[in-house]
Amino acid sequence: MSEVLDNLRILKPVHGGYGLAFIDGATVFVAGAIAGERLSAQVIRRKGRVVWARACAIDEASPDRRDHVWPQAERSGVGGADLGHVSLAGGRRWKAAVIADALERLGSRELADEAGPVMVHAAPGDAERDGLGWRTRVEFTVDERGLAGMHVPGSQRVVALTDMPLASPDIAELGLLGGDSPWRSRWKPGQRIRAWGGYIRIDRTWHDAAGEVVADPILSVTAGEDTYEVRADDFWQAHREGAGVLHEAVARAVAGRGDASVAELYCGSGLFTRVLARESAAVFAVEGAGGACAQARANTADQGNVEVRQARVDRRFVEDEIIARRPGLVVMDPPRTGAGRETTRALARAGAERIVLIACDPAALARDAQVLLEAGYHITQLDGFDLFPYTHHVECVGVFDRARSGAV
Ligand SMILES: C[S@@+](CC[C@H](N)C(=O)[O-])C[C@H]1O[C@@H](n2cnc3c(N)ncnc32)[C@H](O)[C@@H]1O
Repeated sequence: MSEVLDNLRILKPVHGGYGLAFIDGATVFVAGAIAGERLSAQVIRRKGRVVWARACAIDEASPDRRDHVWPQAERSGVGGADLGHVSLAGGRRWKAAVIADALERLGSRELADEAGPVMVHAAPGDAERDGLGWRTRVEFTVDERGLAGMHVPGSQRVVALTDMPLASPDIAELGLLGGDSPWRSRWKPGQRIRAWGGYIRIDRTWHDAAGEVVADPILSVTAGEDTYEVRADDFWQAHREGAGVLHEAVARAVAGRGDASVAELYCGSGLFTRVLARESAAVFAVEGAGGACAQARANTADQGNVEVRQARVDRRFVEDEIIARRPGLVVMDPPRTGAGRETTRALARAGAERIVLIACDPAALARDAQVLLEAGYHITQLDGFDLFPYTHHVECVGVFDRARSGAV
């Protein structure tokens, strides 16, 4: 029987989907908890004075608590819905608190004050669907019996799934889960499976829904008034409304500016590039992945004022290629780790009036935003978007200006 900690009081939510508690000089990160609750938790792991535990009996429940949206995940501990026990509105409050906490702890008091209270907005349609059926791409691992499942975080254990309520209906229709799955004869234990847009990738090979091999599937997706062709292997927002929500947020942040020169870093397949090309005279868009670069070029081919460059964005690249262009506006959507101190500092030296930073990790947001603050930028607007309901993940869009100005 593993150790149980009783009478824990959860002080606040922390990054990664845990509630924070202290007991007997130890810091405890509790999964399945909500701020304000008093509960008992089973110890999962200890490292010095830090303990990871899972709530097992709730003595005083938060009003934000709900029946878990995915009972199999709650029972087995598989990842993918670590806030499945929190109401949708409670989840957005949770994420707003985590963003504010990151801004202060990893940035500064000044940064948190400039940002003010952060709102996390729901994606269209989530309230009607109770926050389910949003995930358009899902990854599974095949267990030793040949069943599609997911890992328990921090372990090698794969739990075969019977359902995945966060997945969009087209994924459920592929019939990947359970012992009757027609796909079982096609994959082997240990293989990674990815599903997106009616295609299934087994290890590196894509198949259509009928099981035929497809070399390099390209999907047609829309966001706002724009349509994009995206390779199944490249980045695209996972939430069914995610690309549309961010397309609109970026359009709002750049509306009416009419910049002569715009730099877009980490442009992917060109989701924001089309918006920027409509609003400005010339866009220099940069992306590291060759396939996404080709799609960004194809997706903006009708616009005529876009140059897409395949390059790795780092301090050197910014110094060599961005600063001399003197962009009036920079838009950047780096990977989860953020642009990083060196790159962001160099970027600030390009002197853009406005920088729009899209970030999918509050810690990376706080680090990059602090660099911008130190370089003389101010936060004009910062919004969170709940593009990952029932998980701890959240997307943020920050608008930073050299001169102080009103909200966009
Ligand atoms: C979060 S995605 C954003 C893509 C696009 N804005 C979108 O929303 O579809 C980040 C992109 O940055 C690219 N990337 C990651 N690290 C990079 C680097 N150091 N230099 C250039 N591109 C990079 C990835 O290939 C990916 O396409």
